[in-house]
Amino acid sequence: MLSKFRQWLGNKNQREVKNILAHILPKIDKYYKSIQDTKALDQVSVELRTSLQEDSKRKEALYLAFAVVKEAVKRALGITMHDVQLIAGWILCQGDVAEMKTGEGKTIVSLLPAYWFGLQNKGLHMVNVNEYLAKRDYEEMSKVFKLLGLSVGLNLASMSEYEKRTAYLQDITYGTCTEFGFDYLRDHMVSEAEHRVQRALSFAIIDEIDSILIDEARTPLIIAGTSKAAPDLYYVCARFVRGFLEGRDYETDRESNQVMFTESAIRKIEAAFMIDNLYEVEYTVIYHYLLQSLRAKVLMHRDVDYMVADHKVHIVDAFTGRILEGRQFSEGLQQAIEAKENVPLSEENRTHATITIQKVFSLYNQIAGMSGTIQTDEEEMRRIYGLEVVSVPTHKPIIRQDYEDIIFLTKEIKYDRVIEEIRKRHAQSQPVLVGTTSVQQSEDIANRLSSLKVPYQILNAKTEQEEAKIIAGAGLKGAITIATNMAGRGTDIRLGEGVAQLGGLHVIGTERHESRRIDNQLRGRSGRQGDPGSSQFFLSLEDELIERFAKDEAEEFRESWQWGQEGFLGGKLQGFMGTVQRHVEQQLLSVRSMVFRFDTIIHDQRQAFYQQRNEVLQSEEWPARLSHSVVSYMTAFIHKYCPDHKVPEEWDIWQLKREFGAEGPFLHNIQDWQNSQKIIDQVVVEWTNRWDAYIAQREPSYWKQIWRPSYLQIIDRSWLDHLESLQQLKHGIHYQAYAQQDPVQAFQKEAWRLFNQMGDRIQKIVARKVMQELRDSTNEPIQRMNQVV
Ligand SMILES: Nc1ncnc2c1ncn2[C@@H]1O[C@H](COP(=O)(O)OP(=O)(O)OP(=O)(O)O)[C@@H](O)[C@H]1O
Repeated sequence: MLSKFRQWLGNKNQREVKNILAHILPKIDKYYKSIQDTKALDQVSVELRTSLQEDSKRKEALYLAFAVVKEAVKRALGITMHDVQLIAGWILCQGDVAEMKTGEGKTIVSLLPAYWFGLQNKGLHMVNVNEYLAKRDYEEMSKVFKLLGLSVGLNLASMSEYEKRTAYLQDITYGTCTEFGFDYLRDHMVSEAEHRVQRALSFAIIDEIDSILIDEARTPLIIAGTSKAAPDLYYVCARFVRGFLEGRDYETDRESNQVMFTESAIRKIEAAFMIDNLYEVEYTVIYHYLLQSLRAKVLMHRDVDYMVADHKVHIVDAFTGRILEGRQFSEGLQQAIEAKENVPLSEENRTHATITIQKVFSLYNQIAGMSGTIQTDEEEMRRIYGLEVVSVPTHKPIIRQDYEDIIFLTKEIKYDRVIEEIRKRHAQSQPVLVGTTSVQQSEDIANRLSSLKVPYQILNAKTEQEEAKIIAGAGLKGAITIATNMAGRGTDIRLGEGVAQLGGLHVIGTERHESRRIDNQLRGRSGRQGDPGSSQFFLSLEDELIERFAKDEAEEFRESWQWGQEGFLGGKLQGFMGTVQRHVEQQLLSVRSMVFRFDTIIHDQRQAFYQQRNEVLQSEEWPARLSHSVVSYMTAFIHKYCPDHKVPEEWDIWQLKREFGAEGPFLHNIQDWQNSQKIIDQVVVEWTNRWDAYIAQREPSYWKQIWRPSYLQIIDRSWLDHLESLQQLKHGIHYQAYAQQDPVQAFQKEAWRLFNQMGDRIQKIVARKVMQELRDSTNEPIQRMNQVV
């Protein structure tokens, strides 16, 4: 059944491509021929902007737009776009995902939808995975947009508010997914609407969409505020766990990446910190600090998970090999690592705003994306994001030779063989790219080569500054480039003179990644645009993936096979490696689905909150808004203590007066305690009279100057508290699974209850503040509760 379905999908995919080829491309071509003599392509853009306004002309306008871009690319870059590139561009304009094999020229393809959406005066965001690529594409592609008369901007993390706003005002804005997301969050934290930098989010073209929507999905963007960590305690805890031993003091669950103290360690801690029971609530903080220190010691590895530079700890992203700029490990883990590394502690972050990358892109009216490696996750794209994936055939057949994996018994033997292979290829002057999974691993290989006096260049998070130079040299004769995943996606290694004759670039993978897509990205640095090239993975039974997820199974292979210094090629072992990798992919998928489901609930709340906040920011109706808060506050109390479903004799009037406290005067004149609506009416009249008198004394500017900032402060603080409650709720909710409850449903119910509570709390604080102000201004003697009763 399933295979039939796949077949149908396959056919549908082919049908779509054939349809574009047969019916769309000829029309584009007609326009293409007709504009050959047109000098000013920017003039065509002006006309297109107008035709776009009329629905009846849009289709033809789109054909013309493609033709114009094709011509501009030829004039500006000297490149003639292939038909398959036009097909991919067409797919993107429909809001789908185009899968084009690595090296097929997606950067140029993206110009087609960028131009089309850019003409629509709403702003298009070209989303890259990192700033290096954003900057590279911006610089290179600006030449084309200039000819076309479209404005282009670049949005970088280091830019000022003014520079960013200018970048966002252009027809097309290049930038990274994280920065677009951070700007969105920051725009919802401003105290003046003029400080916002983005326009309404309209269109986004996402390059490497699998990296952005799938790999990035695990770490949300967090804007953190500053609250000083307790430095001493972190240092004490770091020192304390330093001597802890696995088995004796702690246990590790490698698969889920968790650590826990043993009972004997707990007793040690209790004795050292002189406490009776570490599990008591009052010791939660110590327990948390200790656990984070233990995680820092056991699970977080220098030059793998993080790097230390300039006395700071930087996160290294496993998927891209790059430093995650501006991000920190959360919940005190950052400080625990800093204490372990003995560098100054950064300020502990209190989440001020957070969003996941997936949700950032759900805010756009239309998105489209492309990748060389998305087919394996087609189902996820459709189910979670509602995006269809269409595979585009290659321009020329891929002739890269992907050799079978070689699997060795130990890492040591594997690395020996990797070095041998590098030297063998190097002796023939063939350029080699060695892919590693961490900075540490890249340095290990580099050291081995150094000791053999073999020249190489190294690309990892430490040499990021020289990235462009290293890449430019990586395809030259005799080049050896050792790289982390930084030389994965997007990196365009061009072959030097005579390299094609030597077999092109040879890629060596030294470990399988957590997903096949990342492996394929690495292979895809070679064999681009029909070039020759080859790739091979060298693996061992001691590799990280095996150690973490398949230790027992690997043991069987270790014992029952005849291992020597030579490895085994492909076969059953390669199958085993593949199975482990798919198992990991599945596990990651279920984590993502869970994160996504939780996040959808938080996202709905964030949207509701941001909408309210925007209203506050732009409000001109301050007196009415404030008065409304007071009236709602009072009404809620009256309903609470004088509910309609009870007879007046049962009403708790005493408690009502008590709750009103200082506001007693509003209830003072009420004689008839029989009808709650009448009570409300009377209170409202009383309030309105006094409020009107108060308003009359104030200048119109008073409200915006005094009330807006206080109001914003109140709602922002409440939101912050709410975010923290949600965080705690999420931690706690997993236990619900034991009680046979769906944790997400339980979370949803409770999260909305908390959200409503936040609304009530805001109203209460505002109402009280308003009433207080009114009292202060009239200098009325405060009526004490007992005077009222
Ligand atoms: N139509 C074309 N004719 C000739 N060269 C082209 C054409 N289109 C793109 N190129 C070149 O092909 C190379 C690869 O392009 P690009 O880096 O955009 O590929 P990609 O599909 O984005 O690869 P990856 O999947 O690795 O990111 C570049 O050097 C580019 O200039």
